[in-house]
Amino acid sequence: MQGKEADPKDFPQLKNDTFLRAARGEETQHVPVWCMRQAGRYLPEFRESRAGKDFFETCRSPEACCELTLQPLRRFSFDAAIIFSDILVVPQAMGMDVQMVPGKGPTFPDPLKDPEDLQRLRVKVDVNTELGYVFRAITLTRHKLEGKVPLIGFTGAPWTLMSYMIEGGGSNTHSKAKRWLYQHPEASHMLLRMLTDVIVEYLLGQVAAGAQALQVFESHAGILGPAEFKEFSLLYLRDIARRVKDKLKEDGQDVPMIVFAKDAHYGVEDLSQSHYEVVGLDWTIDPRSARERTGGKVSLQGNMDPCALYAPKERISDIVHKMLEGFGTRGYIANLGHGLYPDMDPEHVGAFVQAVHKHSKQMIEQK
Ligand SMILES: Cc1c2[nH]c(c1CCC(=O)O)Cc1[nH]c(c(CCC(=O)O)c1C)Cc1[nH]c(c(CCC(=O)O)c1C)Cc1[nH]c(c(C)c1CCC(=O)O)C2
Repeated sequence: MQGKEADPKDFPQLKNDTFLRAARGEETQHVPVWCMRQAGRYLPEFRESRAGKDFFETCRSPEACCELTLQPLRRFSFDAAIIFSDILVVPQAMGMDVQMVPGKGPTFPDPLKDPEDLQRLRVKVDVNTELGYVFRAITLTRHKLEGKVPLIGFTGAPWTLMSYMIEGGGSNTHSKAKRWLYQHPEASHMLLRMLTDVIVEYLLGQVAAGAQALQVFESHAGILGPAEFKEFSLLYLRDIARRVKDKLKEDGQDVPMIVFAKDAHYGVEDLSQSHYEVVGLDWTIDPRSARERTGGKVSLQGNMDPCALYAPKERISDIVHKMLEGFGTRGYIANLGHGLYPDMDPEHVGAFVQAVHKHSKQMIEQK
């Protein structure tokens, strides 16, 4: 891509750094807030933009990704934007076919069945060639954001991606993927290492393109027990943060990283000592106990039950107030405990954002 929009340098100056400050545990005037899946089907304008278009085709268009990323910010005063993309672009970059089937979700027509199938994957993935479209979307969006709020880049974590590549799509038991862990531990580690290598390069490419923070989604953490989590997830989450941080440091850069390991209660202490500045939490963890267990070592993000958005607006405001009291206003980024659902009322999302800003401002002023 040519021209100014594609130039990663010369980005507009950031006007609202509340999210970045909170990620680093610094003081802020209000608690920052954003929502996972804030660019999504609950917005009529999102449904209109996406109508009749293939999901991954949309992901490959920098202009479409930019527009979808900006849509929620036109409605709500979110303190961060997250680039519209998907975690499954990484398996695609490694040579796998993935389709988004309406009504069914992501589908791999030819998933990995046996360790021999690892030979089907690209040995060396050139992220600039395979995922350059994501980098171009990030650069374009960073310009079009005009410094309003920081832009978050993201990736799926190795175990979550491995489980999709073996299951071939969504699953309740994830038994095909877990079978690998017990029957083929060595091949599992080989695949997790291959994914880790691509993910590290992918995250560094996103930063070079203009991402100002990075979130790693371990959405399938909760189907592992504590021992399997340590061996097949945590090890790689740590390796990713360490390698990305080391490289960024060499270049004099410092980009906050968030780890979101859904349903991994038992992993919260370990996750707080894994080189990430922020630990994202799902709604099944009590805010106060999460603070105690992470001992002020990291900032926390989350964790309102997304379904609380079905409550009347006044009730949402009360729930937000309690959540803020539980986490405290320092080193805290408000969010939901998982993504927004398509049937959620945008007005209630707005009420959530407003409640976070209003209550947290009052709490900080009263300190
Ligand atoms: C597991 C996972 C996926 N994708 C993602 C995860 C990790 C987060 C999580 O745990 O939910 C990550 C993701 N996917 C999407 C984003 C965009 C940024 C944002 O958060 O706003 C992000 C961060 C867009 C999307 N990715 C998808 C949508 C909805 C489909 C569409 O727009 O047509 C969006 C907005 C599709 C998708 N992609 C995936 C699923 C399970 C689905 C839903 C399928 C369905 O419900 O039909 C895989």
